[in-house]
Amino acid sequence: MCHHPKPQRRLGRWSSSHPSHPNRHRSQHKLAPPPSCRCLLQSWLASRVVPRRRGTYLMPGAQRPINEKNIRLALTIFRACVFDLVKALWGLHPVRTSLMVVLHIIRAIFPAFRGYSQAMIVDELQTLVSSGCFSWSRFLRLLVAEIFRRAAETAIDTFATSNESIVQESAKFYVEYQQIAQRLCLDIPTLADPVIRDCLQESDLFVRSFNGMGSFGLLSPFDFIQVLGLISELASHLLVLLSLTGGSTNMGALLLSIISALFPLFMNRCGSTPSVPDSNYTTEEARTAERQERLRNLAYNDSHRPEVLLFGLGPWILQSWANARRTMMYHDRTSQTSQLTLPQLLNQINVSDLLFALQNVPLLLMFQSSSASLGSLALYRSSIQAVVFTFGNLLTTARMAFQSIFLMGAFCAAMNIHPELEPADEDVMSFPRLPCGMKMEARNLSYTYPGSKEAALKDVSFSLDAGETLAVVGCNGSGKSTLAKVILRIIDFDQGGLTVNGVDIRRLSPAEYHRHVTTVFQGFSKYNSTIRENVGLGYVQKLQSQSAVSRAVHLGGADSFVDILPNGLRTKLDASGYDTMPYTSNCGSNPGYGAPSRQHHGLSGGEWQRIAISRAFMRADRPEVGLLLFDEPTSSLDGHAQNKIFDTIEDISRSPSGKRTKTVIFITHRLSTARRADKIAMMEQGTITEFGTHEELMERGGSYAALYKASV
Ligand SMILES: Nc1ncnc2c1ncn2[C@@H]1O[C@H](COP(=O)(O)OP(=O)(O)OP(=O)(O)O)[C@@H](O)[C@H]1O
Repeated sequence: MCHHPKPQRRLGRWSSSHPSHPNRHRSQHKLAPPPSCRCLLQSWLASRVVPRRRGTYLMPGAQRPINEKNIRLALTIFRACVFDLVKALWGLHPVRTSLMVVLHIIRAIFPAFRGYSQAMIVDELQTLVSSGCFSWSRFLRLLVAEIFRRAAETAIDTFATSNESIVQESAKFYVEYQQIAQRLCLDIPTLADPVIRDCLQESDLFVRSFNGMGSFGLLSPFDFIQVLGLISELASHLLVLLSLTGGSTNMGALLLSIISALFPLFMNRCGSTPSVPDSNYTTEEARTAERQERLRNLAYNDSHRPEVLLFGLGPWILQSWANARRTMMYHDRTSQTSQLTLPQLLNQINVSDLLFALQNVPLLLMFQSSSASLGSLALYRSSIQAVVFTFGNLLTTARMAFQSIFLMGAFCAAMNIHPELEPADEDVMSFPRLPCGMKMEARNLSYTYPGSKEAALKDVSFSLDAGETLAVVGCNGSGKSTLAKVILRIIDFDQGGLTVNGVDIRRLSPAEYHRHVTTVFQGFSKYNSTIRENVGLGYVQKLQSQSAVSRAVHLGGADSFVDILPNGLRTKLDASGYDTMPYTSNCGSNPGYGAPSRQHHGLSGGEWQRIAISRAFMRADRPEVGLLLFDEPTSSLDGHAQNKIFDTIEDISRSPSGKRTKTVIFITHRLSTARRADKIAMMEQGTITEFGTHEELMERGGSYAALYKASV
């Protein structure tokens, strides 16, 4: 089980607003969710509620107990989405899928046929041994029929398997595609919601279940066909048994026999504890299980290796993992032995064995009849065993199918999550581009991170004309990066307003707005990829253009080290920063060949920063880009390199005639750089306390002046 600190149900635009975010109600009126979606989401969430524990939910992927409440919820989910999903998947290959179902049912009755045909051969052999009236022609006919039956079975199996893999692969592609497409749409505030995270996690489990039966022990929608197949198999074995024991006189004995054969199965089912103990975990135990996993990851994950070695964390990790593991082992053991139920007791004293004799009653009756033969006796025994085995499989499969309805519900609910920052269709406005950069006006912006008590932004107000340069300065934790994220529409704000080129930023589609900005984040991304890709991703349309990437690399000052690398832009970078392999190894005289997967190169902090700046420069001079925002872009660069970068930014933000065409905002701790800006915003404790030119702020003699004097 997991504990959500505040169960929030704002799945995108569907739900009620977060209590600590008064402005979030703004999206409520926009689009009423289809009732089936709302009902689907509520049912999925309700299936995870742990009874009598407010705010506690089952861990994502945990088994839902089969009880009346969950059966009702499963039915609701089934009605809301399963039919549509199966229809969509069926539509990918209607003929092949129909064929798959038919073949599945046909293949399910093969074992019964097999048993019957083999019994007939045994009977013929028995006739050969016991009496003289043996017919070679009949025996050969049976043998040839058996060979044909087997050949046909193999041919059908081969065709069915290849047909099934085509259907499954397309279905897997379909759901994976949907899932990735949806995932890429979701913004950070949406993904911060714990309910959405759990929903996506269960949805992911569902998608992975398409890897086949062996993957996670889950069922994909097509595997519901398994249930049909097992029912047919069971029916075929029962028919064989009926035909063997024949006549209503033996019916009672047959029923008795089947019940006694199935009795151990029932005992096992009733007496056993669930195979997945997650659903029994208390919050504390769930935390311990999570801690155990985290420590295990710490031991295995190479990216932590340097610190693990340096700080000598090995023994601590091992000890802590062992403690967590022991706690979990103790829990698993006690949960298995704590309650000895009657079925468990009966199971343990093996009552079922005592009933074994009952299975043979029809055999005795058959012996008395003239129809008894060696083949029919062997067929009887194998059919009884097949009934038990198939029935057991059917129970397991039905249980898995029951669980998979909830995962399917999570998938369908996840596909309907609306990104929180995306405006409603009727509110959305197109971005009004200005030729001289981006005009911006913030009024009383406030923002508190989810789960935080203290606001990161409080009443932030400023205005910036198109083409102006703004430096944001202030101490650590004063809210500079948070303000940058709000301006970049990575996160929303709770109160206040922000207009861009005169339009409320909330009415702009984030994807559309992002086409008009470029940035270097404080914690920029480092990709385990080539330099070309690391830079080119700044403007994917030009990723393949050698000249565009080279130009950006030059503007970012990264050419100084890229040019001397043996593979230049094709050099594969190692983002972890320590696992560097020398270029000379495996390459010989031709660095283009050898073992490419081991050719990766580490970079210094400053070099990585130049790569990130180059990435931002990939699109910085595009005419549609009106805002360049840099969050401490040169923190790892030396003074000379830093000045060069700011000169480049200055050049890019002007047209050839010298007219400003871009607005520039940069966050910096170097006040000597800040003074280059047209305006400076001094941030303290989440708010802008001073705003003006360097000269104005120095004259004022406030916090900025004090900081400036201290820094120079
Ligand atoms: N993801 C987050 N969740 C909760 N609180 C956060 C998060 N990110 C930042 N904060 C908090 O918000 C406040 C402002 O952080 P922010 O990163 O904006 O500061 P900053 O001025 O950029 O600092 P620095 O100069 O160190 O980069 C800090 O108190 C910080 O602890």
